[in-house]
Amino acid sequence: MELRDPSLLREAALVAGHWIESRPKSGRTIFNPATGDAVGRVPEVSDIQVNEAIDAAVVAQRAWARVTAGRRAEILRHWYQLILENKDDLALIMTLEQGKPLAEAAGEIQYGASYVLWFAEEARRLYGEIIPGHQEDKRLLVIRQPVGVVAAITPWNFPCAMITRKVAPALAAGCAVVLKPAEQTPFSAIALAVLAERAGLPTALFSVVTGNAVEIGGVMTSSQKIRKLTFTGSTAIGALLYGQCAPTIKKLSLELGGNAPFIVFDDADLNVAVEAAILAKFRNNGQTCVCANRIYVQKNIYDKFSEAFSERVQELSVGNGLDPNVLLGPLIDERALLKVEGHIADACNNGAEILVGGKRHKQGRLFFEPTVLKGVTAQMRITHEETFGPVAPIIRFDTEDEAISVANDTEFGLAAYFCTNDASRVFRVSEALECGIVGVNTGAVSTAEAPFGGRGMSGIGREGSRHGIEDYTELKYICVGSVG
Ligand SMILES: NC(=O)c1ccc[n+]([C@@H]2O[C@H](COP(=O)([O-])OP(=O)(O)OC[C@H]3O[C@@H](n4cnc5c(N)ncnc54)[C@H](O)[C@@H]3O)[C@@H](O)[C@H]2O)c1
Ligand SMILES: O=C[C@H](O)CS(=O)(=O)O
Repeated sequence: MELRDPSLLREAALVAGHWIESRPKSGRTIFNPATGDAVGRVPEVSDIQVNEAIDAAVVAQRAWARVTAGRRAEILRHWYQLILENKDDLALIMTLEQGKPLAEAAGEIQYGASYVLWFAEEARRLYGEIIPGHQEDKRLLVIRQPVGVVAAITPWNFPCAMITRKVAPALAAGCAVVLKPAEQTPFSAIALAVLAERAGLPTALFSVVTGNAVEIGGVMTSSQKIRKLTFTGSTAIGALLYGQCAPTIKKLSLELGGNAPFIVFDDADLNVAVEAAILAKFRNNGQTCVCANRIYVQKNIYDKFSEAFSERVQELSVGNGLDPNVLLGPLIDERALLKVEGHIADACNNGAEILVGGKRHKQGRLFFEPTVLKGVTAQMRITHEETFGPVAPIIRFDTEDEAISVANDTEFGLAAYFCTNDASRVFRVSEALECGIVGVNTGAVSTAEAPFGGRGMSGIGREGSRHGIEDYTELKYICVGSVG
C-alpha cells in the first residue's frame, strides 16, 4: 500500500516553526510492530531545541490569544477538514507504526478529528460572568484567559486521538503547544502537524519534538514558561511527571492507567453482554486504558456466558493490520508481550484454566492469541494489574454487593462497565462504582461530547466535553469600583 500524499510521512521534528530533518546516521528508527521493518527515522532534538520551541511558543501564543475566538475556530475547522480529507493516509501511517488494523486506525482518525471539530465549536463558548456586586459602586466581572504555553506528552496506543484531545482544546483556548509524542509512534503526530500548518495555524504555535523522553520531559517540566503539562500514559510516569512539575507550580492533566471491571448480572441480555465485553476487552488488541481488565459474571450464568464469550473470541482474526480481514494486530513491543504471558502464567499457576488461546500467535514475534481464562480469583496478578493485552479473565460472583465491592477493590478509577436490564440497578450500581466513566450495556463509551478521565491512580482532570477546554484557561476576577 502506498500513501496518496507521501509528504505526510515526514522524517522530521517541528521546532519553533522549522522542520528539523532526521540525518542518516543519527536519530531514532521506528519499526513496524507487525513485521519488524523500519518505517522511518526521526531526529533526537536537543535540550536547546526544546527550549527554542518553548521560547517561540511564548511569542506565538501572545499573538494567538489576541486572535478572535471565531478566527481560532475557523483554523481548527480547516484542520479538521484536512484530517478527514487525508484519513486514509493518516490511517496507513498509524497502522505501519502502531500495528492496529487499518479499519480501526481509520476509526481512530475519525474519532481524533471529532475532538478538533468539537473544540473548534467550544472556542466560541468560553464565556465569562458578571456577578451582582457586593457594594453599590462595585461591578464584578469574571473572564477566562488562556493558560499560555502547554506541554503535551502522549502515548502510543492512540497516536492521533490522544494528541487532538489535548492540542485542539489548547489551541481553541488561545494556548500554544509543545508536544512530545510516544517514541513508538511519532509519524502520526508529525502528520497532524503538517496538516495543522496547511490549515493556517500560525508558525511556532504547535511544535512536535521527538527524541529522548526523559530529557525532553525534564526540559518541559522544569521550564517556568510551560504553564500546563497534559500527560496521557502510565500511572508510574504520570506520578513522576507530577513531581517534576511541582517546583514550577504548573496546571496538570493526567490521563493514566486503568483496571476496568466488567460486570454481567444474571438479568442481562446475554448477547448484549457478550458483544459489549468483546468490544470493551479486545478493542485495540486490549491496549486501551478503558479496556475491561476483569470480567465478573454472576454465578448462575457464569458457564453460559463463558461458553458464548469464548466462541466469539475464537472468531477474532489475528494478523498484520494491513489485511482487511484482521481484527487484532500485534502488541506494541516485547515488554507488552512478556506482561501478557506473565499474567497468564501467574493465573494458571494459581488455579485458573485457559478456555481459549494462551500462547504466542504464529503470525509473528509480537502477535498473541486472544485468550480467555476461567476460574480467576482475586489472588491473581491479572485482577490487580493492568494487562494491556488480549487476555479476558472471567471471575464468578454471587451478589450485587459482592460485585460492587470487588469492582471497587483497585487503586485505579478510570472506567467500569456492567450489563443489566434492571432500571433501578442501572442507577444503583452506576452511582456505587468508584470511577470516572461507566458503560451500561455497552463497551463503547468514548466520544468527544463526554468528559473522559478518572480518579485515584487513573489521574486528574477531564478531556473532551465542555469541561475539556476549561483546564486550558485561567479565571480572572475583575472588580470595578467607584461606579456612580
Ligand atoms: N487515561 C488515558 O486516557 C490513557 C490513554 C492511553 C494510555 N493510557 C495509559 O498509558 C499506558 C500505556 O502507554 P505508554 O506505554 O505509552 O505509557 P508510558 O507512560 O510509558 O509513556 C507515555 C508517554 O510518556 C513518555 N515518557 C515515558 N517516560 C517518560 C519520562 N521519564 N519523562 C517524560 N516522558 C516520558 C513516553 O515517551 C510517552 O510519550 C497504560 O498504562 C495506559 O493505561 C492512559
Ligand atoms: O487508551 C485510552 C484512550 O483514552 C482510548 S479512548 O479514549 O477510549 O479511545
